[in-house]
Parts: sequence; structure tokens; C-alpha cells
Amino acid sequence: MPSIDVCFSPELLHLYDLKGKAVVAVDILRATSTMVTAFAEGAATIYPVMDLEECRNFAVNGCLTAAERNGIKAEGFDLGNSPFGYMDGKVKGREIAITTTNGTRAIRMSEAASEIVVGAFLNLQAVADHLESLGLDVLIVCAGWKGQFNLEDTLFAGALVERLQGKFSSENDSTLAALYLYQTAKADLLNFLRQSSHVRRLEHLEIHKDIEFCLRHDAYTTLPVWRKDRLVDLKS
Ligand SMILES: O=C(O)[C@H](CS(=O)(=O)O)OP(=O)(O)O
Ligand SMILES: [Mg+2]
Repeated sequence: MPSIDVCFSPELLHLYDLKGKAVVAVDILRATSTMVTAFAEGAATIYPVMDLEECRNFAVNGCLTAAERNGIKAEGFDLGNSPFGYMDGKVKGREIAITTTNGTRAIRMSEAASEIVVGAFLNLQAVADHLESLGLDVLIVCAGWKGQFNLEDTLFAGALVERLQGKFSSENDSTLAALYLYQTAKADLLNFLRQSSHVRRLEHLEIHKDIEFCLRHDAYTTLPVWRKDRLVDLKS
């Protein structure tokens, strides 16, 4: 039986051997929720990049550029990090280069893995089904916040572990902790997250609508996966 484990921050990735593993990169608020939404809205390709300058350079190839730092859309870019900014036909058929504070780092720092899947509550079941069909050992990589643990990504990890119970083995305390946290919180995730650092930090930015949206389970069957230097949607 393949195993499942949870890494609470990309800064802890040096403790893991990613070779031969499937990584699920997650940044619920909001990068991976936004990427899943972008593909559901018809985006062709997403290039997750580490810094603003690199992202800006993609514009010369006709890409839409998206950038966020500390919750705010960076100046001079087409899009920010709100899933609602990717709706209403804005990204249909388009290539997008994106850089965010935490989420894009989690993806790029996992490149040694055999497969990288972008996960969110929005595509939870699609991710679970894909992992089951791959049959590889799984590491869920939480983007966290600037290297630190966060609640929302850990809750997603617990939700995924719950969906895969009986199909993957685990002896790690991190996996158990994520599962127990999710089971404690799942009846009302929004309320549970009210005290979280992200919600408090971004409260003044009025992104309540985003937070509620990003906590929806199984809204999409989108399945973004890393291929060579970009994300593509396996479901399209
Ligand atoms: O845009 C977001 O929600 C966050 C902002 S912050 O750095 O956590 O304040 O970025 P993300 O890379 O999606 O975590
Ligand atoms: Mg985040």
C-alpha cells in the first residue's frame, strides 16, 4: 500500500526525498484555489514563477501576468490572486504566468517529485482520484505562510487524508495531526478559520468572499499537474 505524509512548510522539504513520489502542492488562501479556478475557467497553461521580474518577462510572449505580494495585486500586472479575478471569460484560452507570496514557491520547490498535482478544496475529489490511480507514495506540501505552518493548508491535507483513508498507509504524526484537525473543524471550516493568521491578516483587504469560495469542496474536476516547466489541466 502506498504511503501518505504531510509536510507543513516548503522550508521543511529538505527532510524529504521527493524522488518517485507524488506531491500535492496546496495553498488554499489563495494561490492553488485560484489556479484550479483559472483552469476551470478555461486557462490553457499556468507558469508558476518565483519572482516578480521573471513573471513580468512572460508578457512579451503574450501571456497574462499575475502577481500578488502580501495579499495585494502587484502593480503593473494583469491579475492578482483572487479567484474571482479569473472569471467571466478573462482567462479563457490564455497562458498565465503567476507569482504569489507562498503558493508558487511550494510548487517550484517540489520539482524533484515524479508528479506534482495542484490541490485545493475546490478540486479535492479529482486530486484524490488521481493519486489513487497513480499508486505512488504521496507527500502533501503545505505552502504555509513565509515558511511557517498555517491552518488552512493543514485542513486541506486532513481532508485529502480522510478521502484516501484505507487506500494509503501512514504512520506519521503530521498526517494524523492534519486528519484530526480537519475532523474537528469540518462542520464549519469558515468559523474555525476566523482566528487564523491569514484571515486576520487579510481582513482589511475585504476578501471574505474569496475565503468562503476557497473553502467550497468539489466545485470543479480540474486537475492541474506540472509538466516540464508549466501546469496543464489533465481534465481538459
Ligand atoms: O494572496 C494570498 O491570499 C496570500 C497572501 S499572504 O502572503 O498569505 O498574506 O498569498 P499566497 O501565496 O496565496 O499564500
Ligand atoms: Mg496562502
